[in-house]
Amino acid sequence: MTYAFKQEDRIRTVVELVDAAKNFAEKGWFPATSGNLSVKLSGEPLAFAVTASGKDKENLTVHDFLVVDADSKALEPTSLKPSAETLIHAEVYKRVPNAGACLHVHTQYNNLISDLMFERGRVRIQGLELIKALNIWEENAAIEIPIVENWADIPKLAAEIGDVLDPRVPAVLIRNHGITAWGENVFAAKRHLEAFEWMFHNLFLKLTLQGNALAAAAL
Ligand SMILES: CSCCC(=O)C(=O)COP(=O)(O)O
Ligand SMILES: [Zn+2]
Repeated sequence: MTYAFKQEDRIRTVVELVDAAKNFAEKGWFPATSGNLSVKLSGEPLAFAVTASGKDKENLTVHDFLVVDADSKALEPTSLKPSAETLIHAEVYKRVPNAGACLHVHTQYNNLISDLMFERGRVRIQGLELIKALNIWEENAAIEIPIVENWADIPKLAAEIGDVLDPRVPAVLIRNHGITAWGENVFAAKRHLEAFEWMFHNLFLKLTLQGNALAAAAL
């Protein structure tokens, strides 16, 4: 198989991921080595650079990435092991041809919302200005972010993510685990991830205030 990508593009885009990771680390979005990041280098056949498993994502360097194929197999000799969740990234690239970067983080708000809304199968968000960060510009737009069970079997988890994802809404929540968000490049994927995290925080505060208001009304 011939994988056609330029080394200069690989270096440039991995540096973009390292910079994004520094920003996320400052926000505390990589607790306990969690999270993984990738950037697509070639679509057909699929090749992408992904973080090695178990690395401290708060201190990533360009040397913590390896290039893999659609089956999570390294395309060059390396001692690095790809992220345990590499197949999820591969599934996103297969299902969403214009996805160029894919980001996964574990945060408090995405975990809390994924569990609170799990029985509904999705999180509905409507009318927030930050929906425009997803390039959705309708008046009073509504989006639904799918939620999947946190299967330990990663091929099963990846397949389910592929089945439920909506290419218009560039993220899926994994229950009590984290979010996987993507975009056409690192810049767009970061913008999307930040918008989702802000919207989950906002929703959590809204639900908390509503709960407090109900409790206060019952006094
Ligand atoms: C310590 S977090 C458990 C694994 C996980 O969910 C994650 O995001 C990090 O896994 P990786 O193999 O990419 O380091
Ligand atoms: Zn994870």
